[in-house]
Amino acid sequence: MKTIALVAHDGKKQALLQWVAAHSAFFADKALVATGTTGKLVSEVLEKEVLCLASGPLGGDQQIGAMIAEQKIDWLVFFWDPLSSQPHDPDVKALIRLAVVWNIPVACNQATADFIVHSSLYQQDYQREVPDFSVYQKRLETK
Ligand SMILES: O=C(CO)COP(=O)(O)O
Repeated sequence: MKTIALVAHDGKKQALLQWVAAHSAFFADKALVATGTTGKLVSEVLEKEVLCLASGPLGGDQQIGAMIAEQKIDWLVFFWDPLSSQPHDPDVKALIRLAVVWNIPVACNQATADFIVHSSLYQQDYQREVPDFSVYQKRLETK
C-alpha cells in the first residue's frame, strides 16, 4: 500500500481539504501520514484514519522528513504558503529538500497534485532511486 504524507500551512489548509475531498476515492487504498493539525482535518474530511504527527512548528515537518529518509513515504503533498512567513521555515525547506534527495514525487500545489493523481507513470510500480551520496563526498573533497 502506498503511503502519502499530507501537509498544509494554515493559509492553504482549505485548498488542501478541498483537493483531498475531490479525490476521496483515490485515498481509499492509501495510508496517510500528516502533520498534526492538517492530519486531524483530513481525517475528518475523509472519515479515514490518518497518522497525525506533531504540528509543523513543533517538529512535524522534521518527523515526516525522517520518514522520507527511512523510505516510509511514497509521495508528499505539501501545500506550503508562499504568502506568509513561517517561524519554522528551516524545517519547511528541510522537508522539501529530503523529498528531492529521496526522489519521491512532491506536489506543492493543486495543479501538481492533480498531475500526480492522474499520472499513468504513477500507476506503475514506481522505482525509487537511491541517492548517490558520492556526489556530496566529491564536493567536499574539492573544497
Ligand atoms: O506547519 C505546517 C507545515 O510546515 C503544518 O502543520 P500543521 O498541520 O500542524 O498545521
